[in-house]
Amino acid sequence: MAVLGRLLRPRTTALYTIRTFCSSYSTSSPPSSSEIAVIPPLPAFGKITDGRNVQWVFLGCPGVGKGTYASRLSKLLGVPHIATGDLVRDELSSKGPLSSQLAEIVNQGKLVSDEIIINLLSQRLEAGEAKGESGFILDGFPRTIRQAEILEGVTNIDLVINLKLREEALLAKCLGRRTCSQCGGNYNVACIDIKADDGNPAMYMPPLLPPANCASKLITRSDDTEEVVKERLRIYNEKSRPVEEFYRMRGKLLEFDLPGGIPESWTKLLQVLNLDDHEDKRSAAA
Ligand SMILES: Nc1ncnc2c1ncn2[C@@H]1O[C@H](COP(=O)(O)OP(=O)(O)O)[C@@H](O)[C@H]1O
Repeated sequence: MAVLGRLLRPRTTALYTIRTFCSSYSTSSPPSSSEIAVIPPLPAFGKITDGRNVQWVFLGCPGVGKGTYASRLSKLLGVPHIATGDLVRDELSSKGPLSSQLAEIVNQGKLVSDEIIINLLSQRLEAGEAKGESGFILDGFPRTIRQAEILEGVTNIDLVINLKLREEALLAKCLGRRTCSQCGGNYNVACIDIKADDGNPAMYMPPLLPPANCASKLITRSDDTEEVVKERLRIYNEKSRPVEEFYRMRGKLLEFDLPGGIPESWTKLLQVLNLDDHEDKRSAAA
């Protein structure tokens, strides 16, 4: 983490920083297919063997639920959940010098430049480092091959969890997202009920409704409109899908098909990560 914060820190300008990274790291060739590792059974969590906390990444299409599961795991493992989408929205609401430029990009469903996003992430990591944070779960970064190469060049990512959900559920889930403007709680009013056909199993994801005191304060993200979500899905396929292959080639990708709603999916995710016992201990200690 210290290394990541320091190396990602802008020196004179963000462009200079990016140029330094790219010339240093992007020339390294990916491992050949014979070097592809199978993810070993994961060790007892909290700490990785060298004493540092986990450094994990969540990949997946808009609406798949990266924020939900990354946030739960971060609480379980005691590491910060860092979502670059949140960093962008914080910058937007700060009305700083970048905000009008960012608003235009985000509201069209496009990606912010690698330079800007790395700057925002560096600042967040440094602030966390100063508070003694160690490890992280990244959500929404990296989203391009260039971002992945830069990250790979400055730190060791232990595991990349690729969340997957059937295409027809993604749009509905994005359109159903709501946030309480007062407490910041995240909810989803969409009810996904896909009947079994074409060989796929049926899938049911109930809505995650807000408690009564949040119900009248719900807001929708300005980029969660049908047109913009479709564009974000298109851009994911074009720019971010190759990042899955980048990590698959390095033996770090764990594919996880969401089986249904949150309780069912969370239980299965913990089993796959070998963390089910960890949660039992947590709840017993609480
Ligand atoms: N790593 C990134 N690179 C470029 N742009 C990003 C990145 N992370 C977030 N953004 C910008 O912030 C917006 C919102 O991100 P996020 O909340 O992660 O959305 P999503 O629901 O599509 O996963 C994105 O559409 C994009 O404009």
